[in-house]
Amino acid sequence: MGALDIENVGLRFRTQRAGEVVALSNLQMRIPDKQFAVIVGPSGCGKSSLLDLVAGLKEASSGECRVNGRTVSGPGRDRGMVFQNYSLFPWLSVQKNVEFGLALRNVPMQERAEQARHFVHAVGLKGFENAYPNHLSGGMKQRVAIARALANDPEVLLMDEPFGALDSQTRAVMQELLIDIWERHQKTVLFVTHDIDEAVFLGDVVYVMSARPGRIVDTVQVDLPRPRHYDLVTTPDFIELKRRIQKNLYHEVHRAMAAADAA
Ligand SMILES: Nc1ncnc2c1ncn2[C@@H]1O[C@H](COP(=O)(O)OP(=O)(O)OP(=O)(O)O)[C@@H](O)[C@H]1O
Repeated sequence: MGALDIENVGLRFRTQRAGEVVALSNLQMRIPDKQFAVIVGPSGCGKSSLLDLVAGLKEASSGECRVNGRTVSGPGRDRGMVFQNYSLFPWLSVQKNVEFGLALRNVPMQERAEQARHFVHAVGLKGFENAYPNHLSGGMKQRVAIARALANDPEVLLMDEPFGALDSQTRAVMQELLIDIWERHQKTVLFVTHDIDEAVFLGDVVYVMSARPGRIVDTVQVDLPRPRHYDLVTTPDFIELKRRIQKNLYHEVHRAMAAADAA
């Protein structure tokens, strides 16, 4: 049993234009406890759909997802999600955004304020507790989203291109921050990205998905030493892993484009 088991998962949609769309087919993954797993794949291969299934926001057409042996049947606080578009509440301060999930669970006011403050500081936002999201940069908003997810103490953190909208310098800073937080809090992470450097830099393992219907075409173990810092990206071992992923991904992107042309 893994912390996260994706067992023969299939996902189909009915659409008016294209009839039945098979997004995922017989997907099989076993992610051990506290592993940092990354998924890369061509656009439209079903990466976001997979995260939605694990989050309980979509229902599988076949197979099932399990979190520490429990079958997913809807959203739950054992899974925290961080999206690309921040999804913060604009009318709440940083502190209140991070407190939100704790308030829903009726955690007493003082305790939730302390816990939220702890995570706001952990993501480097000390002094911004009373700021509102529209006064924050993209990187800062994403720090709040990470703090909010962690404050609920999930068993699994699901991250859907969380740094996709950030400029490259902010992105590098956020990757180092995430690695640091992950090393301290030891969560199981399932992280989706288009960026191969990001995948290798962050992951213990990188899954390469095929063009739709999405399945795993390569599983790349990333045995690079931790703690990781950004100078790692120029080392021969890093470049070799990147080359392997790039080769498979390139092939799948071409397949996806050929399928789109034929449709
Ligand atoms: N509600 C829906 N109805 C019909 N088709 C859908 C629906 N949601 C997703 N799809 C289709 O399922 C496939 C997988 O979509 P998904 O968004 O999961 O892919 P993705 O790999 O995350 O894409 P991207 O990398 O571009 O974000 C796509 O072909 C998409 O068009």
